[in-house]
Amino acid sequence: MTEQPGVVVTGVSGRMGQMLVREITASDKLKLVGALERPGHDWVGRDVGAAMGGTELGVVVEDDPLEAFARAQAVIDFTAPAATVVFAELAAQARAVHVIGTTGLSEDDIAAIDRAARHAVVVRAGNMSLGVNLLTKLVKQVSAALDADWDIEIIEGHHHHKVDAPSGTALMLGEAAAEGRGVALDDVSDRGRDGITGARKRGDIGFHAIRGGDIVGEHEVLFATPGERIVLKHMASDRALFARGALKAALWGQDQDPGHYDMLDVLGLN
Ligand SMILES: NC(=O)c1ccc[n+]([C@@H]2O[C@H](COP(=O)([O-])OP(=O)(O)OC[C@H]3O[C@@H](n4cnc5c(N)ncnc54)[C@H](O)[C@@H]3O)[C@@H](O)[C@H]2O)c1
Ligand SMILES: O=C(O)C1=N[C@H](C(=O)O)CCC1
Repeated sequence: MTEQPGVVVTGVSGRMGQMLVREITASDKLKLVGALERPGHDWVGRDVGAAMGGTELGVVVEDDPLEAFARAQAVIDFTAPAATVVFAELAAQARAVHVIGTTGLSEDDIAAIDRAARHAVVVRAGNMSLGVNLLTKLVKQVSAALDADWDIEIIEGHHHHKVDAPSGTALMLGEAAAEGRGVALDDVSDRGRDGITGARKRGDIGFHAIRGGDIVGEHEVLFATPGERIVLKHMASDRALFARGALKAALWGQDQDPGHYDMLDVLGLN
């Protein structure tokens, strides 16, 4: 592994982008070698530390991913689907590990990322925390132990700026529940009921999204049958835990063969 792999953070002015810069500059295992924002953003051309309201870090925010990725061993990317698909191809060309936290990706987006992962390491997860990834294992186990007499509902809550629903985490938990039950999530997913919906269909997995204030991320998986309920819940109160997971993935990826990995691989939970 290169000593202190160099990282480019994309979407650097965003909630996660700034958190990543703080975690990387506090780390003795990785170093910040680039900070990227979209063309036209008023941070472009400024030192990223100063733009964040702190001391200068000697890294100027830029808007050309090709140039930035050429000096990176890892790209940590929490932006938006359209940007992430472009970054996947460019990171693969630069043979940089691409850590993707972006959610709301379509099937086509994921297929494009799969193509990039033939040439380089990609680690992608809708949630980078240890707690949520462990929860997916528990959900799969509980779901496998119960039959469809138990209704499964996934309730998630996030801050009022979030643009996608269900959250990436809710979809990970839904996939885990469906896998445990031996069904395809697409066949049983029931999202956001409204109006005269009819009675609940046996075997469906329901999704519900709350958006409000500054909720960092809360996820609840409810297993309900007449007479009893099981609730498995995760509450995040600090975005730093997502950033720390991403840093761990960037380091882990340095020693892997090309491929599309997730946080269960990174955490050794697969
Ligand atoms: N996987 C996880 O653990 C996890 C945790 C938190 C957030 N997220 C996801 O990360 C993404 C970002 O979340 P956020 O709260 O930081 O959002 P945000 O809106 O605060 O930040 C996104 C940033 O990306 C930038 N951006 C968009 N297009 C770009 C481009 N083409 N080039 C460079 N920069 C570009 C925006 O300007 C913005 O600064 C969302 O999809 C969110 O769901 C994932
Ligand atoms: O703030 C967000 O946006 C988050 N997105 C991820 C998701 O969609 O699950 C993880 C939690 C925070």
